[in-house]
Amino acid sequence: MLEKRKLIPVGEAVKRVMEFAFQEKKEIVPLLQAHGRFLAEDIAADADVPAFDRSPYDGFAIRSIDSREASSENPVTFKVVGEIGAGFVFEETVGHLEAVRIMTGAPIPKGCDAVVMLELTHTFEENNEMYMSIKRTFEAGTNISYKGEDVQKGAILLEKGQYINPGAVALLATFGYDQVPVFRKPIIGVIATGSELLEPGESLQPGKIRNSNAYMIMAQIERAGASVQYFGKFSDELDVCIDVVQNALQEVDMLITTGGVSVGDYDYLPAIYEAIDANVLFNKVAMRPGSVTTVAESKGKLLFGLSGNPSACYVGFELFVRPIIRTAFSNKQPHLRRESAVLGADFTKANPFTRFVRGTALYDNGQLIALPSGFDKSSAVSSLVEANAFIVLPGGSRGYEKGMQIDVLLLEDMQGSEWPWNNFRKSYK
Ligand SMILES: Nc1nc2c(c(=O)[nH]1)N[C@H]1C(S)=C(S)[C@@H](COP(=O)(O)OP(=O)(O)OC[C@H]3O[C@@H](n4cnc5c(N)ncnc54)[C@H](O)[C@@H]3O)O[C@H]1N2
Ligand code: MOO
Ligand SMILES: [Mg+2]
Repeated sequence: MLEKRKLIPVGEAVKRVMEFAFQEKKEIVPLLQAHGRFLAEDIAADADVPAFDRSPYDGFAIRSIDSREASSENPVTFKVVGEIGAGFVFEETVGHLEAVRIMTGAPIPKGCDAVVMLELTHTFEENNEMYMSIKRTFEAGTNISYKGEDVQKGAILLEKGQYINPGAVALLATFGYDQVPVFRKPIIGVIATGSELLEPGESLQPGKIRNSNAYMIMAQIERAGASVQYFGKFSDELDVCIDVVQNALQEVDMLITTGGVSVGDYDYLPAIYEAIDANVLFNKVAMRPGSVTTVAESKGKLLFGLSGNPSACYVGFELFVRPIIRTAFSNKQPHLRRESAVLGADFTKANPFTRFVRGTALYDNGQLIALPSGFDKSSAVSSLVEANAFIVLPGGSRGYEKGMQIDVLLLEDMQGSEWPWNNFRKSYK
């Protein structure tokens, strides 16, 4: 018997999934492994940076008052009383008409309040003593990098839930975090279903195709920041699939299946959900591709039934799975980043469903342009390569024309959106 499905809008579907959002536990990783993870604690500065006044240039540290009379007609000469490289401290106090040769990064000697760049000085030796002369005055504070000018003690440097990029790694190192508190990565199980599937290493046979979805999803899981557990591909045999899904669920935090969610004779996911007594959150979404995307919940764990069609599978992951992963990291903007762009091609045929066209968003003369990235069918694989955005075309009775202002969701951005699902720009034509 054909199962009745209730169609719901995409935003509503995402909302239903997000009700099962959870936060991961914390774990400590070495700094070298922190890049790409999400911080599990706020990090505050326990000291000023720099921790001491220092020189931003190679040159001479002086007392600015001694330069007051200097001019090109009247050069002022200083006795060079020492030399100091980065990492060392000049212990004495510098006196009247004395200078210290100083290198970039070295602490300003006591008594000095300005640094003269080497290029602005004339140096010479007399009676085994070093001298330096200048032809202009220098204000107090010239070329001093002050203690705390970069970061002040007590400031919040990084927030819980923040993505650790190379800059964050630098800050963590600066403040002595050789071990970093990050959120544990949720483990996401992947199962591919379909009697037609061969693994990538196998030769093609009549009627068969290679399983691309499982590998694509595993890459998407890693891009989103989670860990993968691959259970393999399974033929469309109901009993086997029930066992596989049930056993896999024990081992993971969430489970993704691909294929078998539509109304075909061998589309067993609805029967599997029933057999394991899972609660189906939705099984029809007003979106293209991916209208058959089904999400269910069993004992608090989510089961994402993504479509077998590669583009639909890809879109389903980014809309529904990615934000759950990012929320597990306490990230405040877990959804895809939304931006407005100019549509770079015509979509004259109206569609009642909201379309997520795989596209390339790029700047052209300061304007974000969104171009479809190729063959635009649910079954397409080739157009996913160039896709860095979904072009969002809300459903309705009108098509879209090149030049219209539309919204895009960015796929390779780390900033994200808090909730992108309100008021997408519709066609006005
Ligand atoms: N009568 C109807 N037929 C279909 C409907 C419908 O509403 N009524 N929906 C269509 C839509 S929309 C989609 S999308 C697909 C969804 O299909 P399933 O999720 O059930 O997936 P399968 O039937 O297993 O496979 C669909 C397609 O994808 C290929 N596939 C499957 N797994 C993989 C994989 N791991 N790697 C690469 N390609 C895969 C498979 O060979 C099929 O070609 O249903 C429409 N039909
Ligand atoms: O779920 Mo299908 O991808 O809408 O084409
Ligand atoms: Mg099917």
